[in-house]
Formats: sequence, C-alpha cells, structure tokens
Amino acid sequence: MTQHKSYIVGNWKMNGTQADIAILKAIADAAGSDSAVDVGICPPSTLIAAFAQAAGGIGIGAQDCHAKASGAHTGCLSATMIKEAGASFSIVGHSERRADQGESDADVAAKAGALHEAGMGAILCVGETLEERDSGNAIAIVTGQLAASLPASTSGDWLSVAYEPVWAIGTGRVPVADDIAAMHAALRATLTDRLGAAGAGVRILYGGSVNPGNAVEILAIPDVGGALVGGASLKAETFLPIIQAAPR
Ligand SMILES: O=C(CO)COP(=O)(O)O
Repeated sequence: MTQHKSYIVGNWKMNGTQADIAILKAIADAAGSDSAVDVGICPPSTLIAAFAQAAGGIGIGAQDCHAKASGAHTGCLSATMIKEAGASFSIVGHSERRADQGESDADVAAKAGALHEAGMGAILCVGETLEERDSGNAIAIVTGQLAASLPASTSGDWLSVAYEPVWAIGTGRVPVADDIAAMHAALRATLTDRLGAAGAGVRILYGGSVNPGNAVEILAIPDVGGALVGGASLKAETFLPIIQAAPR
C-alpha cells in the first residue's frame, strides 16, 4: 500500500453561517501549516466562497455536486460552479443524501465522474445500515456499493473513499477496530481490483462518531488513511485534537 499523509476532513452538513468563519480561522491558524496532515472542511455551499478566502492551508470542499455541467436542475450546483466558488473537492454519496435525496450508486458514480472531469477531488462515501451489519453481510454490501459507485476511470489520485457505517453517524457508536480494519482491507481490494496500481494510492477515511477521545485509536487502525468528521468538526476545540491525533 502506498503510504500517504493522513487526511482529516470536517463535514459541516447543514450547519454554519458567516459568523462561523471565525471557527475556520481558528482551525487554519492552528493546523493550516501542519505539513504532516492534509486538512479539509466542507461547509454548506453558501459559505464555500468565504471559507476559501479565509482557508489558509485548509482545503475547502463541497458536500455534493450535480452530475451535469449545466441545465434545468433547480437548486443544484455543478462541479465547475463549486470549483469557481473555491472548492477543490466535494463529498459525494453521503448516506444522508443517499437516504434523503434517494441517490443511487449510479448517481454517485456520475457525480464523482463530473468532479474528476472538472479537475477536482472527490470523497466517495459508502457504508452499511445497522440492519445490513446485523445480517452479517456488511463487507459484501459495502464493497458492492463502492464498486457500483466508482466512475470509469484509470487514475486514483483525485479520489478518496470514506467508510461511514450509517449506524455510527451521530450516534456515539463506533465499530470495533477489527471490523473497521476488515472493511478497509476489503475496500482496498475492491479499489486495486478496479483501478490497478492506482487503487493502492487512494486514501480510505473512516467516518462516524469520530471525536477527540477515540481519534488516536481509530487513526492507528491499518489502512485508515484519515477521518471524515461531522459533529466534532464544528468547533476548533474538538476538531484540532482529531487533526493532532493523525499519525505522522
Ligand atoms: O457523517 C459523518 C461525516 O460525514 C459523521 O458524522 P458524525 O461525526 O457527527 O458522526
């Protein structure tokens, strides 16, 4: 496996107003010049431009983009639009969008392809529900989801994957380390199967209830290349210790 810098990304979801630029600045002041870790924040789209201005060394990303370049899609934003606003990457396929907006694996693959086309990065999210975990088939389900959500592409440098068990998001529950390791190993095998050597360089992040108290343990699990952090990324006091917990 190609060794990469850790990648710690905050997903602010539907949180944040202009007043919260102070939080970004506090994070950028403390961690923006940390050359050992890549740090990103995905604010709501309304804040991408302002955050990009104040980002320091922090990468600013979007939380979603449309698969098409333009057209009659009320309320949507294309990859080139979020890029123009200042985003260098976007999350795609978050379980909240798969559930709330009914996004399919094919939709997610098209969105990831649009980001690649626009010269941007993508963090492609996959993960099982509690029912799927309890069925004993989580690995087959999640690797299948990844295989179906990957766009046709031969390079991997623009892509990251986030394994986010749906039942671990916002619940304070986290899989045991062995289960995270087993899932990441299976996702790695899917990536190398599909992308060849490039698949070895794709960072696989873990997401779901990462906090300052569990970050050291989670980030030390084999082939966990970083974290996608929700609630704990909303405040510098809780996000900075997670960045500091990244292996270096
Ligand atoms: O969904 C997540 C990040 O995308 C995880 O959210 P929490 O860290 O709040 O559990």
